[in-house]
Amino acid sequence: MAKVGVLLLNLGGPERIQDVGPFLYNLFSDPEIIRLPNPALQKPLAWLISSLRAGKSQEAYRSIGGGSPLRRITEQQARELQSTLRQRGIEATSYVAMRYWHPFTESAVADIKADGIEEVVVLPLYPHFSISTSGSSFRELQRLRQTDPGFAHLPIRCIRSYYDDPGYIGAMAELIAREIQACPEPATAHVFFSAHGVPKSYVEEAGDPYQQEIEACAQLIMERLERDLGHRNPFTLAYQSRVGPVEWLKPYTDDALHELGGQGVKDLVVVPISFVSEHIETLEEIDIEYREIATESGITNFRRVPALDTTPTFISGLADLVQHALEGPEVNLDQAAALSTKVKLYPQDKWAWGWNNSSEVWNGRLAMVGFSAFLLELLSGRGPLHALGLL
Ligand SMILES: C=CC1=C(C)c2cc3[nH]c(cc4nc(cc5[nH]c(cc1n2)c(C)c5CCC(=O)O)C(CCC(=O)O)=C4C)c(C)c3C=C
Ligand SMILES: [Fe+2]
Repeated sequence: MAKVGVLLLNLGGPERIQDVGPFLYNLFSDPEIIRLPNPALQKPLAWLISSLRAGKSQEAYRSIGGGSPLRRITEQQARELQSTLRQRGIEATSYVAMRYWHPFTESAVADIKADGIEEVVVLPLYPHFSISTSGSSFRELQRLRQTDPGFAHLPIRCIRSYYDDPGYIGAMAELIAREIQACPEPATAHVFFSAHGVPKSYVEEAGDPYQQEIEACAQLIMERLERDLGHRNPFTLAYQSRVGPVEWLKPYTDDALHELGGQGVKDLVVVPISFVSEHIETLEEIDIEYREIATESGITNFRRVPALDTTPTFISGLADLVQHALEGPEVNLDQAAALSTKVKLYPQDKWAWGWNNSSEVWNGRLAMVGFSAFLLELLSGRGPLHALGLL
């Protein structure tokens, strides 16, 4: 049997406070995270946004112990998946490829080559596909395959998403049921799915299937809760973690919490639906910020469902996915990253009068030119604003 490598993809997180700035810079340098019409502006803008955000982010990481637990948990998931596969007679080795922090994708690929792996299964630790997460990691791997013949020749089987996989759905339902049962009145507890958001334009203009996969997933989990565990509870789906001034998927988690509190909901079972590991968005944003908002809104019992981490049914579900991928055809990175309804990736170029998409595009472009000139002047110390004594 060929030597199999299972490459687990995740986002990565800063392990120490001093890593926060460079981690944010890597994240905002990614065109799949901020989509600009002009690639030359990507790095200056990444530098500016990461510098502006670093203080707030550092404070959040400090409140959860000074760094992200994502690497530790992902490596533990990788070890447990490897041993489950070996118990099933599949001689696989697992590798972790983070997109924006250590261990970076390049180093995972270097390890795969050094170990003489003969075929690769790519498994994102994101059950739902988004351009900004799995899509970005698939593209990074594609870049590495294009420049490295030693990696390019390996047969590859990519798992695009598994939001509807029975193993994953069952593991989620199991954890949610435990929290429902711990409520004083389990039958009326409100199940609250909080998914990481993405800008609305990703879905409506670029054709990101993320929202559709999240909605279908929440529905499947509720059906499983009823069918196998006898829980028929009301539920809400909302989106958290928005960044920047543009509109993100709605309803926003904070607004939805206010609304449920106003409706008199007392018992809330909060499900971090797009995350399979504990990290800053579960430990800080949900456990601290949203708990506070919920309490202020009158919700008296706020129970957060733990992330899947190394829950045995989840790991065994991942092993099933790998096993099925190995039995099936090769699925390359382009196929895995393809968007079925690509509407519009970059804004239109044609000028049109009036308050329309074209004028917004051109306003944005002019603002970018102005911003770049300002940045250049700030860095060089020379220019019209200095001449006028304004800088
Ligand atoms: C399903 C998961 C995720 C989606 C979708 C996603 C999109 C997305 N994220 C940002 C901006 C930030 N994300 C940050 C951290 C972070 N995000 C995810 C997951 C998804 N992101 C993870 C797993 C992490 C790592 C958390 C950790 O423990 O370190 C951050 C940094 C933290 C902060 O400052 O808030 C930012 C910023 C955008 C813009 C985006 C979609 C376009
Ligand atoms: Fe994020």
